[in-house]
Amino acid sequence: MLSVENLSLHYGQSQILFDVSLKAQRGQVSCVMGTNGVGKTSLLKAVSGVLPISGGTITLQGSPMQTLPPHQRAQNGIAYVPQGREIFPLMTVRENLQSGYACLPKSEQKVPDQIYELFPVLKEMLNRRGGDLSGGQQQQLAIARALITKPKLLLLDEPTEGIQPNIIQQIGRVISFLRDEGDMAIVLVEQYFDFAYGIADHFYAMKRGAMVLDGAKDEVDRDTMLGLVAV
Ligand SMILES: Nc1ncnc2c1ncn2[C@@H]1O[C@H](COP(=O)(O)OP(=O)(O)OP(=O)(O)O)[C@@H](O)[C@H]1O
Repeated sequence: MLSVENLSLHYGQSQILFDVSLKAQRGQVSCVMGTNGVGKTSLLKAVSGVLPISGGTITLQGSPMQTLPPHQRAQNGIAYVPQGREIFPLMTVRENLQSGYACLPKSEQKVPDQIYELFPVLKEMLNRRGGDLSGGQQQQLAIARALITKPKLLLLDEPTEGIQPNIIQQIGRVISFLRDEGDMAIVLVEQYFDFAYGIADHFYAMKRGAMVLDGAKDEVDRDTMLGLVAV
């Protein structure tokens, strides 16, 4: 599904990503872990097209993505839920959801019932402003908005950050449900170890802008993993 090969990325003169490679398969959660500042967010931004890369390739289902602008990557099936959620605070929940329509042909521009089944709270709050929602509700809205684009690849950047435990559990159930449906590949950047360990099928760990571990869950030793990501 997604194949990232030998990616490098610079902010000005500083190199942030060094030869990073990663694959994500449909029907699996691939988790990228690492301490603060190792480059996890930069990697997701590079895949979604928010940041330009300085070398390497990004392919989705065999098609090169690295030369496409972000909106065309979205139309090709890449959905990105950024760290901090970035919902539109002054727009209603309904309008936030509708902002995902931009990637879809007119005939498909509606909110599928499944969105409200996954996130019932959003149905109750359709006319509320995004900025008036709790952090957990905003996170659910951000994921729902991404799902409206019918992604093949869902990129999630620390969806548990600053969220209360019962909503973390709910988000975990949604991610597992989406994985089990088998239609999309999910890349999860996460620092909450137990959450990530419980949900991931494949692990990657980064250190100083490089990938230092790559293995399926049954190949990776839990303590080795914990050692790489402990702050
Ligand atoms: N706009 C920017 N300009 C310059 N350097 C940046 C910029 N954004 C991030 N960096 C630097 O790039 C490095 C990687 O940052 P990045 O946010 O990708 O890491 P991260 O692993 O996602 O960290 P965190 O877990 O704290 O979100 C850090 O050293 C950071 O200071």
